[in-house]
Amino acid sequence: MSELINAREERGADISRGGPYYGELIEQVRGLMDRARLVSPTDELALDAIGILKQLNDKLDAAVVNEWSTPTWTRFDLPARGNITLPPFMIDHADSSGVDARLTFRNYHLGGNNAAHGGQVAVGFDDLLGMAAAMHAGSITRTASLTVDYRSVTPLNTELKVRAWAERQEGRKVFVRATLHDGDRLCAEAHGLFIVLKPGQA
Ligand SMILES: CCCCCCCCCCCCCCCC(=O)SCCNC(=O)CCNC(=O)[C@H](O)C(C)(C)COP(=O)(O)OP(=O)(O)OC[C@H]1O[C@@H](n2cnc3c(N)ncnc32)[C@H](O)[C@@H]1OP(=O)(O)O
Repeated sequence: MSELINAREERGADISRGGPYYGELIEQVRGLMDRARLVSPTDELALDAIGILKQLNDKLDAAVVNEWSTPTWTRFDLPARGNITLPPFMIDHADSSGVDARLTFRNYHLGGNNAAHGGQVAVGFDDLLGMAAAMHAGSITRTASLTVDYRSVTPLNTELKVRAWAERQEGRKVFVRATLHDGDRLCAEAHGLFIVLKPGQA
């Protein structure tokens, strides 16, 4: 984790971006998303919520910045860097040999039958494989190919373990693998190809 923060700080990353309440703000938004996934509101509740959310969105509009200025590039101290589009994970260890993380799919990530949506599992793998590739290559990479094998059901609201690592690098090509476990049980595994971007590559 500290190696990850150091690697980012060397590139000017600032873990105070967004301020001391940013993590709790994102947690409240995640709580909203969890409820929105399962709520079946009365008309009165729906109208009430719409009014509150409209007001809130108007307030937040005043603080919207471009993608490179958001805290989600730099907040390695927060679950999933505070990025609400990712399932929340905490990094336990990250260096050139690989990334170990604890990840929890929540109600928002429901596919069906109390299990995580397969696409959400792929989202988690994509980010953590990208991190493993970047730590290995010492440079930001982009997903060229990602394959996920779903081995058993992935539960919600359970802390799961992810291990992601680079198997080898050939020039700009970083070949990566990852596993997702619930205790000893393998839920899913992935392999992918990430490409180191050329300077200035769009
Ligand atoms: C720094 C330290 C701290 C870091 C701490 C950072 C932490 C922060 C973590 C954030 C983690 C975010 C992780 C999410 C990452 C996304 O989700 S990225 C978004 C999804 N991906 C995309 O949109 C990619 C779209 N595709 C492209 O942009 C381009 O096709 C690519 C992937 C950049 C490659 O294009 P290119 O640069 O022109 O390279 P190209 O010459 O085509 O290919 C290079 C080589 O790869 C091969 N290749 C390319 N694509 C494929 C393929 N699909 N299958 C097989 N081979 C392929 C080519 O054949 C070629 O092989 P060689 O001829 O060299 O042997």
